[in-house]
Amino acid sequence: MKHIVLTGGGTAGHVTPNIALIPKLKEAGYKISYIGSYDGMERKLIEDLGIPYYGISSGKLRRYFDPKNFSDPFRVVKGYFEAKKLLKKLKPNVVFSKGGFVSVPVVLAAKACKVPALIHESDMTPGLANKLCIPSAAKVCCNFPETVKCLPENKAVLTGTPIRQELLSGDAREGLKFCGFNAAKPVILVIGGSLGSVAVNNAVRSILPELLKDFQVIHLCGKDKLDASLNGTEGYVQFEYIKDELPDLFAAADLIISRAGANAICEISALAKPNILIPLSANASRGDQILNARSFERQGYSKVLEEESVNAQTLQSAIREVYENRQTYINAMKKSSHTDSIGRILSLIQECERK
Ligand SMILES: CC(=O)N[C@H]1[C@@H](OP(=O)(O)OP(=O)(O)OC[C@H]2O[C@@H](n3ccc(=O)[nH]c3=O)[C@H](O)[C@@H]2O)O[C@H](CO)[C@@H](O)[C@@H]1O
Repeated sequence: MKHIVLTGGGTAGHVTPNIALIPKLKEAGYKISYIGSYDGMERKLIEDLGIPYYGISSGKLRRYFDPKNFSDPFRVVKGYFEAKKLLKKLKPNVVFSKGGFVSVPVVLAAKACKVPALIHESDMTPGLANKLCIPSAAKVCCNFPETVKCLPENKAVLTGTPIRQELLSGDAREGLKFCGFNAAKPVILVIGGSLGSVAVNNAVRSILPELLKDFQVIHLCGKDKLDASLNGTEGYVQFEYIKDELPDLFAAADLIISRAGANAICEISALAKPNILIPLSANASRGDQILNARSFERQGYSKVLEEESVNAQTLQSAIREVYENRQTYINAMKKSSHTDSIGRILSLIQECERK
């Protein structure tokens, strides 16, 4: 039986594409194992699926000063030796990495153990973790056509991003029922990225009384970001993170307000949901979400509000504009061509794996 090791973690965006691949990998007869960090959010997401999970030591590699910069390199080195030991034991034919810092020692260890590794970059420009992995990777899959030119020619493959297929078959009525909503008012779904976003949460909550006159609001606000004072507000529900019901909530949504993480925006456009993107500011990141969002805006899929310009007034007028012109946005998204990302990646895996 062929054996694949999946890796990736830190935020859900480095895990959900792996989850999207799992049904097809099983169908193709693969035994699947996962290497992630000891205590990252990937652990529960993967263990809940019954996939054997192996934790390794992991640290963040930063380009800015932080006291942890002194201890984290040691954790990464420890993780490398742990990953090497695991790969020798598991003897996989291939490794597939969705990125995030925990994936760096795994991909480097795969190279040392002569196991071909494929890596996937969802953002327009490669992040630091993937940059470190590129020299050790057999192939680099990417999501945006613009990314190909940043990658070695013999390694770059435009595959798109694998999307969990169950997201495409949600039931709007079930979504409304789950939230205790009715069909009288349209629904806004707010997604602040897999960890939530204080900026998005505050902006939405600041205009809530106004919003609730015309809409019902489902708010995925992130871990530890619930606002107890809003419990019981008619037409408003908040959740830290939603797993099983996400397809139904997506189906129930008439408009989505979201961070511009690569996975969330690919899911939103595949579902052709009118949306407002509030990308993570360049002050808090390398600015990848801004590039993701602007690319979607250029294609007519999204309205973009930069974090610095979000306030009650700009958000309200963006909601009004997108809702009024929703059909134009829907048409643009429906026209876009969708690659069969899961099938494309599966055939690349089969091409590269150790026979
Ligand atoms: C802060 C940060 O580092 N963000 C990065 C992170 O985003 P992050 O992981 O936050 O966001 P993404 O949008 O890429 O992915 C989030 C995933 O979580 C899922 N989801 C979210 C909320 C919820 O309640 N339930 C749920 O299942 C979404 O459907 C999606 O599949 O990785 C992305 C992909 O490399 C990057 O583009 C982002 O810049």
